[in-house]
Amino acid sequence: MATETLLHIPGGTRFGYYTGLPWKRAERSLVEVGGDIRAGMGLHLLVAPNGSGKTTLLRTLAGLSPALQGRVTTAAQVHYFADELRVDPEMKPRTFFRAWFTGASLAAAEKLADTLRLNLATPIGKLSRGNRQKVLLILAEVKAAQSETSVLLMDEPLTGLDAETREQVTQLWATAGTQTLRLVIMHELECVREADSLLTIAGGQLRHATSRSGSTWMETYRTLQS
Ligand SMILES: Nc1ncnc2c1ncn2[C@@H]1O[C@H](COP(=O)(O)OP(=O)(O)OP(=O)(O)O)[C@@H](O)[C@H]1O
Repeated sequence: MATETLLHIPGGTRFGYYTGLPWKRAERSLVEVGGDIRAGMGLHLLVAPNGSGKTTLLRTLAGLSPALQGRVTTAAQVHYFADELRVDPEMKPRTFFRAWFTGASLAAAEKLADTLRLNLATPIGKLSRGNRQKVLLILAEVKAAQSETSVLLMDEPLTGLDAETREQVTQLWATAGTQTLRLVIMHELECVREADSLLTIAGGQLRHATSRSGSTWMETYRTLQS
């Protein structure tokens, strides 16, 4: 059964940035889209070499930067999560979650923290990179669960996580019952078994595979890059 399109990137869209003074701006194009790209609920991987434009693309999908050409549409509440949590380093995860959530959502955040072995009482500035990532991941999951449908755009959320936690998180994404589109920038392709599609940037072109071309997503990635 085809799922409803939650993200549509029309053919002809270009992603990049502007340089120079406001009255003498020059475009720097990073990513071009050949044909229409549509994605529905599920897990979509964005995997591409360093510096190819993944973050620029994700920020544009989130509405934080303009597309150089074309217009992206999203049919749900969009939540963007950068690659680092930027908060007061003295704040503890418990206080952080209490600032965001109440009631059942707060209980869900605390339960997830327990599952992922995150200490809620350690100030965020004293947490390791991986443990700070857990705070972001929990925020993302509980935010997603609050809306009927949502689009989660996550920039390298698995960076710094140990193997067991990566496994738990990818399992959580595969089994979460929410109507959520997760578009996730990552480099750790070997830990993903189940995904709905893979996007990559090859030679400045956005390419999209909606099924695996081999037995793993890594093989699909290599095929799209070649
Ligand atoms: N506003 C900007 N001004 C100047 N350069 C920019 C701007 N935005 C992006 N760039 C450049 O565009 C290139 C792509 O950046 P981007 O962060 O999107 O790549 P990426 O694929 O996410 O990289 P990585 O995997 O290393 O995180 C980089 O060389 C970056 O410095």
